[in-house]
Amino acid sequence: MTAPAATGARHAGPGTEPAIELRDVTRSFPGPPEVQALKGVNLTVAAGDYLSIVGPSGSGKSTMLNILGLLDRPTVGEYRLGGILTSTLSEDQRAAVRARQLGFVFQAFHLMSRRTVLDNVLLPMLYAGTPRDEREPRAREALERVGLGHRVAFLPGRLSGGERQRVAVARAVATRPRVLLADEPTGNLDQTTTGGIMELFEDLHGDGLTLVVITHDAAVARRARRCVRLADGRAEEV
Ligand SMILES: Nc1ncnc2c1ncn2[C@@H]1O[C@H](COP(=O)(O)OP(=O)(O)OP(=O)(O)O)[C@@H](O)[C@H]1O
Repeated sequence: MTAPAATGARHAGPGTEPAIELRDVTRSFPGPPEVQALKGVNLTVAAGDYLSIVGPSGSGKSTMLNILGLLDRPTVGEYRLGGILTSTLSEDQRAAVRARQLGFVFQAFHLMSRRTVLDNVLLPMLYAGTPRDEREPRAREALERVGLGHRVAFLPGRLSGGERQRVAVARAVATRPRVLLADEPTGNLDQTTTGGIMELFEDLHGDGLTLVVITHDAAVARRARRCVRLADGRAEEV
């Protein structure tokens, strides 16, 4: 078997389960009036693929991300993550799968402001069950990977927006997730810094990591290998 790359990405091989499979997923919010935020969505993301999800406001992007991130459940339909049928899992099991198999990057970075860059990257490894003696080497390696090896002792407030998002990416990949889920990762960044984050995502994709990026930015969406557009809760490959 191929050794995990420096980022901890898993490499897809022949016969590998899809990273993500949604089958006829509907998510309804009871009203009145009832809202069907997702309507019979089917989506397969192969291990190692790079997918963007676009769509106008209210089209269901956040609902989709919440389901993919095991923060919410489909009302109807099935979600398999790495072959695991997630509807059969208890809340504790879902939390464990979330911590071990998913990495999250958000628009607003969500770093702990009173903790160093290194501490920010270390924390999720605690929840992911990373062996204690592996945590710091992996955190430093992930920070090197995003070009911030010289900033480990900084507090996030002393970093630029682009650097903060790089810390968030390092935090997300240090646990060696199966899938990186990013929600408007460049929404708070200027064009140049956005380009840097996009290059980083492409590098991670090159290492074999599966990426799903939700974005309003058509230029960001085009950088992915595949793009799905949500419109009124329905998904269409574009
Ligand atoms: N908890 C909820 N209760 C009721 N309706 C909801 C809830 N969450 C989302 N919706 C509705 O579901 C639809 C899809 O919302 P969602 O937040 O997924 O859209 P979005 O594409 O992420 O929008 P935006 O780009 O503005 O964030 C909207 O009509 C929204 O009002």
